[in-house]
Amino acid sequence: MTGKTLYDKIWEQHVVAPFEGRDCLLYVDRHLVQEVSSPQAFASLDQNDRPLRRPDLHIAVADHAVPTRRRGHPFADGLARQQVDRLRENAEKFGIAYMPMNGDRHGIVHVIGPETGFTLPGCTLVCGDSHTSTHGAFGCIAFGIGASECASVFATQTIRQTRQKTMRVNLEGGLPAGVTVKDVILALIAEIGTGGGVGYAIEYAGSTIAGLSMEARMTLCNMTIEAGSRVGMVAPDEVTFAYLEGRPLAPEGEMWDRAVAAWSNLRSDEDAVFDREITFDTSVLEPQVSWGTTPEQTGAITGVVPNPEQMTDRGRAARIRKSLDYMDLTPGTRLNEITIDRVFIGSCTNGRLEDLRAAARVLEGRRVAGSVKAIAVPGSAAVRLAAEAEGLHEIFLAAGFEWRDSGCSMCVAMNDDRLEEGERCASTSNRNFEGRQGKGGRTHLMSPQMAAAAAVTGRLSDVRELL
Ligand SMILES: CC(C)[C@H](C(=O)O)[C@@H](O)C(=O)O
Ligand code: SF4
Repeated sequence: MTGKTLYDKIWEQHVVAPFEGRDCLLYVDRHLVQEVSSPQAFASLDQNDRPLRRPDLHIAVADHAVPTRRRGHPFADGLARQQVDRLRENAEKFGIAYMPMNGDRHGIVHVIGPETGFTLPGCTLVCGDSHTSTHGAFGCIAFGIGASECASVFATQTIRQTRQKTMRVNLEGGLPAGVTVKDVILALIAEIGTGGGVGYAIEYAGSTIAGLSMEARMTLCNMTIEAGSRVGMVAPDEVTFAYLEGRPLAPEGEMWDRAVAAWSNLRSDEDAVFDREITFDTSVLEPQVSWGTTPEQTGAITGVVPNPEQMTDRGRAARIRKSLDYMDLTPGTRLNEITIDRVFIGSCTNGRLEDLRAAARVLEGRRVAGSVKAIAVPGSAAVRLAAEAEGLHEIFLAAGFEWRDSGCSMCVAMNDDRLEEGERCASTSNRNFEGRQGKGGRTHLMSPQMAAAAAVTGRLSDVRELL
C-alpha cells in the first residue's frame, strides 16, 4: 500500500459518510462567518425553524463592508451598514462569537482566524469566502463555500464535498533579495494559469517553504484560489507551532503538548503519490507585477507589456488585447515606466505585520510621489496595534500614506475605499479583474515592498533599486 498525502489524511479523519464517486459528507471543525455571504444562510435556519447546531464552532466578523476611517461616525453607505447590522444581530440571535468593528479582535476573517488560534492544524475549516484557502498554511483543509453550504454547516456542522485530486508544488532554492512569496505565487500562476489548479488540493513543499514565516505561508495559500485550486496547504512544523503557542484559542498546558504530538504526524508520507507534481525554482525569480486583468497576466518588473500581435494562440492574443485595452497599456511599454495614481497596502493576502514592516523599510526616510494617493490598511486591529507599538504607522504617515482601521477596504471596494474611473493602482491584494477596486479602476498586483516602491517613485518600480 502506498503512503498517504497530508490532504488525504485529514480528509479521511473527517468523513462522516461516503456518497457515490468522490463525494463524502464531511465534518466541519471551524466556520468563519462574514457579512456578505451569510444572510441567506441565517435566513434558512429561520425558514426551516432549525437551531444552529454548534454555536461554539463559529466566529463572525464584518470585514468587507466596514469603513476604514471615521469608524465612530454613521456609515457613508446605507447598504454596508445594513449588512454589518444584520451580521451582528444574527450572531447574537444564534449565539455565535462576534468581533465588533471597533474591538481589538476585529479584522479580515482570514487574518483573525489564525491570529486568535481559531485556525488549527489538522482541522477542516470553511467560510463563505473564496480566500479561505489562506488557512491551509497551518496544515488544515480550508476552503470557501457557497451560501447554501453555509446553511448546511450552521444546521448540521457537516457539508457534502467532492474529494479533490492532489498536487504537490515543490518550491526550491529560497528567495533572492527583494523577492517575496507574493512574487512566487504570482509567477507560479503566470506559469500554470488561473485554471492550473482546478480540481486539485495543492500542497506546497520544498526548501523554500521551510524558510518561510507563517505570514508568508498564508500569502501563498491565500492566492492558491487564483490558480483555480480551492485548497492550498503546508504541512505544520516548528514554525507553525511557534506561531500558535499562546494564542487565545489554541490549546494550553497538557492539551498543547498532546496537540503538538498529534500535529507532528500531519505530513505527506515519503511514498505518497500525488496526482500531479511540479517543481518551481524560486531562486531565479525577480519581483513581479501584474499588467492585465487576471492574476496570470503577470511578469517580472524588468520586462515589458506583451504584444498580442506576436502570439500564435489566437484565443490568448484576443484575451490579452482586451486586457490591455481595459488597462490602457501599449505593447512594448517597459513595466517600470507605467505611472500610477493610487497605492493600496492591505488585504488578507498582504495586510499582516510582516507585510507592513516590509513596506515601511522601503518608505522610511522617503516620501510618496506628489501625484500619488496611498493608503495602508492593516488586516486586523491586532496587526494595527502591533504595527503602532513599533512605530510603523509613523513611517507610513511621515511618507504621506493614510493609516486606516482594519478591513477588506480597497481590495474589493465594497466600502467607500475605491478607485475612480480610469485610476491606476499598485495593490498588494489578490485580484485584478475589471472593476475589482472600483468601476473603471486599473489594478496592478504586487508585493508590499513593490507597492511601497511604486508609491515613492510614482510608477511601477523594481524595489531592488531602493533596498
Ligand atoms: C465577497 C466574498 C464572498 C468574496 C470571495 O468569495 O472571495 C471576496 O472576499 C473576494 O475576495 O472576492
Ligand atoms: S481582503 Fe479581499 S480577498 Fe480578502 S476576504 Fe476581503 S475582499 Fe476577499
